[in-house]
Amino acid sequence: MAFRPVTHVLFDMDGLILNTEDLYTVAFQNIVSQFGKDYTFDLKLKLMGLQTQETTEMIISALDLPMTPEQFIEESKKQFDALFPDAKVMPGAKRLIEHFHNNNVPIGLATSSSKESYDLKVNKHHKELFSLFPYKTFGSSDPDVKNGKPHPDIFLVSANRFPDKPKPDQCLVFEDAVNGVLAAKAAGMQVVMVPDPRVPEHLRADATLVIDTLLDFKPELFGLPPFKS
Ligand SMILES: O=c1[nH]cc([C@@H]2O[C@H](COP(=O)(O)O)[C@@H](O)[C@H]2O)c(=O)[nH]1
Ligand SMILES: [Mg+2]
Repeated sequence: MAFRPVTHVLFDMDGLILNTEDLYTVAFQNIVSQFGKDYTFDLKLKLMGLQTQETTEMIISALDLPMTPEQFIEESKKQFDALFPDAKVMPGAKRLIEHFHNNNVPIGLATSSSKESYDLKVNKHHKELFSLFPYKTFGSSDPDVKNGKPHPDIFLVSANRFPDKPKPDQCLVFEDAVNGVLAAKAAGMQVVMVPDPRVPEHLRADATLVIDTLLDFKPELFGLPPFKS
């Protein structure tokens, strides 16, 4: 497969830069365990990358939980408050973000999380790393993002926040989620997928490139400055 050179890079956050996908699994399992239910990976696959309201409604209906969306969100908040501040950086994320920053490659954050959720995940331990993103889009709380992933809105809005407004084919997206890969593709962008190892092969097919961790990424494949060592 031929890769096309790009000039701008957009990063997803949850499960890509931070290990918060593992923390969502713990949080939601803790809630549904009260009712003897399982937050299966199959269900999680469908929700990853969607906006908060959508994920809430899908979990309640898929697991037939005796809770209102408001109750589920309230319980989630308690779980998130306990878990998210200790989120860890995924392998290779810091190295790659710093590499782009040091080589003047414009980077943006395109997360489906709300600003509130971002603050909980980032402010305690990762402020410095995320300060390297001058442009950030929070899909669950940004009025410009009408439809969540797998719709293309978040990536188109994010690309437009760069002052020189790159075209979609000048942008490269990094994503862990199937819905995120579909969103990037729908936006007309190339997308590097760094999936959870449990994501089945057929759901990786839309990615331009699939790698195990960000440590494996070679920027020169997309016309970006290579690592020196
Ligand atoms: O197990 C889950 N993972 C992820 C999500 C959703 O996915 C978003 C993370 O998306 P992204 O990777 O685009 O930041 C979260 O804000 C949340 O709404 C979820 O509900 N449940
Ligand atoms: Mg993600």
